[in-house]
Amino acid sequence: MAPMSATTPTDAPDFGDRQVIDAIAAWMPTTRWYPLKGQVVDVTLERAYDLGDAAILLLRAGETLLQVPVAWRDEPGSAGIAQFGSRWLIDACHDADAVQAFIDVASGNRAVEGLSGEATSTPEAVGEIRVISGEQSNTSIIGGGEHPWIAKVFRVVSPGDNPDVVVTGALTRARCKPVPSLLAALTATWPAGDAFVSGHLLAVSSFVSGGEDGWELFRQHALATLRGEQRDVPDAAALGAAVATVHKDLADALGTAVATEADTLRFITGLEQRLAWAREQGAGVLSDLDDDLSAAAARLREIDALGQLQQIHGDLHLGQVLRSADGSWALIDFEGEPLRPLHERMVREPRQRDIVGMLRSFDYAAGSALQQNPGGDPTAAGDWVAQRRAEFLSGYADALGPVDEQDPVFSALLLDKALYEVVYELRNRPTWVSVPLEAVRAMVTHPPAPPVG
Ligand SMILES: Nc1ncnc2c1ncn2[C@@H]1O[C@H](COP(=O)(O)OP(=O)(O)O)[C@@H](O)[C@H]1O
Ligand SMILES: O=P(O)(O)O[C@H]1O[C@H](CO)[C@@H](O[C@H]2O[C@H](CO)[C@@H](O)[C@H](O)[C@H]2O)[C@H](O)[C@H]1O
Repeated sequence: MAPMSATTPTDAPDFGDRQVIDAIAAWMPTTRWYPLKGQVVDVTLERAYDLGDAAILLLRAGETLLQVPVAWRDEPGSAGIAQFGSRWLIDACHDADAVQAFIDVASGNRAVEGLSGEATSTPEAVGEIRVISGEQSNTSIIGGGEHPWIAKVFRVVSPGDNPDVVVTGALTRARCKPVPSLLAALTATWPAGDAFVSGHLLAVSSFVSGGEDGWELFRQHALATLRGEQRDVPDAAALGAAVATVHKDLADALGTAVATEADTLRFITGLEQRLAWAREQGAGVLSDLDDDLSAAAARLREIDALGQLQQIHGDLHLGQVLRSADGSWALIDFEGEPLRPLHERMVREPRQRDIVGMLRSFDYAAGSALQQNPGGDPTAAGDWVAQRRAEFLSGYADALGPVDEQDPVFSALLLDKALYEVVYELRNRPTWVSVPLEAVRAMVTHPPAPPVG
């Protein structure tokens, strides 16, 4: 453990003190981002990065390394974790002074042992901050003045490159229009056995002011349709074109490769493992589909060629797109699926993985609208999904070429995504599980016809 600075207030315990760690361990499961809800794990301090009256703590919770920025303050504000004597231990993501300190280090304007920053341009001074506290796996803080930025605090930290930094950085250098620029990033180094490892803690990007959440736009439209109300339909074709542009820029910036036989085999094995993982993790809701899932697993072996591979977004859904004030679509959050190990998220993949992510999301928007409006007509919901799907695919095709929905790779990825979602929902929002579960049921009980010839 790193020694704490002499500026730690004398009437507060050290950041690394066991009672501080215990208080944080008790608080974490109450947060949305905590990934180990319901699990009993030991929480220990791996490393503390000292910024005076604030610190970034890396806590080992079971197998997972979590980032928890904290600070000592006289008042808890809305971010109190625990009181120790006259001092409050707070969640530093909600404290402008602490956030400024983190930004200073990320911008290379302040040196802290074990931390390093890289900036393409210095983010504006923090000013008043706003913390996004919705359905997020990380914590995002909005700051800055005329040129606002958003700083994403990665809650799960792993050694290696976080694609949200590396991929967004490459797209920024390539001047990719549909992706907000990366301004700065923060990296930490910590001991692991006899060596030291590094991983990203924070990414600061330009903020899309007035951006409207794609998920809400489409979900509200689905809801209006079910209620027979008129509402402007968001432009799914333009969204398809934006995704195609990003795919093209990713290919240009980070390269492509035609899949070898070994790549194809690795891909199939990966899908088989994920299917087995989902069946195990989701046994409670998937067991009545046992035979159908076994048949689906067998069909994976029908995949004979993957085609071209490249870096993709990796977790594309409507919650990852914003409609800017000028009507154009912006893609955010290149971190990949939070339940997937970091080293798997930087491997080249078929572009179809992103496409099916978006198609699944249209299904979710209609599923969520039906949940909110249980009297709604499921056929109308199905038609709504089919229309958005067709528009999206035609916009994508116009920009980058057609998508073959009969391709076994496409069907396999669609099922893979829905199974991932079943596990995601069981862990995070159990009342939503029926949305992906019904999609899995439809896919495996009405599988695509085998390829001819
Ligand atoms: N560049 C941006 N401009 C405007 N809003 C953004 C930007 N990046 C993220 N957001 C907002 O922050 C939310 C969370 O960001 P995201 O990167 O998706 O985090 P997470 O990985 O935790 O889901 C998004 O849903 C969006 O509302
Ligand atoms: O945005 P994250 O990187 O945290 O992604 C995770 O959470 C998403 C939910 O917020 C989850 O997406 C699923 O729910 C969406 C509706 O809320 C829906 O539009 C997506 O299609 C569906 O997959 C995502 O899978 C998960 O990785």
